[in-house]
Amino acid sequence: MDNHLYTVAQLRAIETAAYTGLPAGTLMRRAGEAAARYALELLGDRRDKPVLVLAGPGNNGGDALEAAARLADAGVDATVLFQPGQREISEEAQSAHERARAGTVGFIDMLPPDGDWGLVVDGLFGIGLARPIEGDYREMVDAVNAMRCPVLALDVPSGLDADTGAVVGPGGVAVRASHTITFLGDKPGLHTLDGRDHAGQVRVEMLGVDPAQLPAPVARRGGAELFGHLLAARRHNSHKGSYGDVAIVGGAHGMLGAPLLAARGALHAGAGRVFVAMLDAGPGYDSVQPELMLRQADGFDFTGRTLVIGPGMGDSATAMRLLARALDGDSPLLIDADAINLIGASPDLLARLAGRAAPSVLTPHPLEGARLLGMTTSVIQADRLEAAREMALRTRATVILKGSGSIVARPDGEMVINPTGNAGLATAGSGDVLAGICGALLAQGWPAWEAALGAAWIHGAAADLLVAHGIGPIGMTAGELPAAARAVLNLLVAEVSTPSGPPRS
Ligand SMILES: NC(=O)C1=CN([C@@H]2O[C@H](COP(=O)(O)OP(=O)(O)OC[C@H]3O[C@@H](n4cnc5c(N)ncnc54)[C@H](O)[C@@H]3O)[C@@H](O)[C@H]2O)[C@@H](O)CC1
Ligand SMILES: [K+]
Repeated sequence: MDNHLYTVAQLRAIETAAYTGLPAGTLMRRAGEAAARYALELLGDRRDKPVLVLAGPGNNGGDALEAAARLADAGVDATVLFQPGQREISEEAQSAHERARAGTVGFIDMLPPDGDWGLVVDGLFGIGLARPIEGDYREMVDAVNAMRCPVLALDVPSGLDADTGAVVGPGGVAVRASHTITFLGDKPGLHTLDGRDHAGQVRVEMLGVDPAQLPAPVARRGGAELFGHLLAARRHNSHKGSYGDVAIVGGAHGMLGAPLLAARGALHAGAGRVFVAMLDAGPGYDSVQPELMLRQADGFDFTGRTLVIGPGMGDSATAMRLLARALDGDSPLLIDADAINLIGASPDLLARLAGRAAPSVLTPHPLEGARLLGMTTSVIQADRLEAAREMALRTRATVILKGSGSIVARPDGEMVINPTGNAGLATAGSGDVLAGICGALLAQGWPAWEAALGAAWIHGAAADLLVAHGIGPIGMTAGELPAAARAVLNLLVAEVSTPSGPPRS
């Protein structure tokens, strides 16, 4: 499946299985051919421009040498900077080296200061990277990152951990590619944490391996097809009661904006009625969104309502009491922000959450996730997939671990990396809007898993839509997201409602 993501350990097993029965060097040859094809595609009508190929000490370097030979065969002026290191290179890489030397490929020992390249091919390190990039290799990476031309990374941008998306450190560097062609299977590290910034656009090349032979993936890449079966056109004969009630519970003194943003998110994602149950006395109504019904949290009846609890809620005794009541009830629950912190600090609340039968979704950012697991943020970020899986396991809830490439995880270990969104979401209040959108989908009867997948995807796509219209990423505000999310949702519904078929990812 093209949305499957594999760990390095799995890829090594796939590679070993794939090699059985194939003449030596076949996979490297196929990788080099595919890379050269992609390079030619990226060059387009600039094929007269020289291409710089960086080849490192392992088989990633072998792929690069193969690609260089193919590019030269196609008439491209290909120049290789080959840095083999101390160890002997593999036989396959050696053959690729000989092939490149036999043709018209040019070889250089150091980068010229004034190179005017049409494309750089990064074949320094792939999944065999074992430590931070230093010395000459580091200089090469720094030089490539200072160039303005497109950069095609082979398998993985050199310096990036293919499992986690972290730049391998301490003090490491990684190539910032505009495009990555990745072999045998896609990798989670290309899609989360630093991965999106370094990998650019990712193409998967199976090298002739039958997808049916592949193992179960560690995670999948998100797409609208994962929740598309729940998108439905609205019936004419329906009313506000048909689309559920959402109540946002939060808004302690001085923090009233957060629940209002969540409420606007819920309203624009189609909830029938949206209440804001404030801990603070607060305003009587929201003048920007007078459709919202503002109430006092104390004494507010949770029955029959989907609850979004936590935005701006604080950590008072009242907040704790409301959270305990929500956890003990049977309303679908979206737990965000301060409510996550309270659960992280209380084994009793955690036990209540884990014991719930009704749908529960948690939306921690890395710091809230760290509090929940009793770890530091850097430990969470060092392996976001593992952290999200652990949170889902401990809470028995569906978890959206936010950040670049949000991870959606559920207690049985199923995980999806959300592909939408951009840096514009790194702004105060965007998480509140996500919570509101997810609450609205729960209120419309979506199961927790699909509601989480849908909310993460729609929220990110809303930000992408805003950027496409010049609104962000710089200066995008959370208050602009709800209307954009509404547009995305209606587009998705229109796509499934037309005869042309299911939504595209
Ligand atoms: N074996 C196969 O079946 C295939 C492998 N392929 C390519 O081979 C790559 C994996 O090859 P390798 O396992 O040789 O790994 P790499 O090519 O990623 O590099 C490993 C080599 O680099 C050295 N090294 C690791 N970190 C270093 C650092 N920071 N500084 C200096 N040297 C360092 C290691 O000692 C080793 O010699 C894949 O990413 C892919 O590009 C493809 O050709 C497809 C098929
Ligand atoms: K690489």
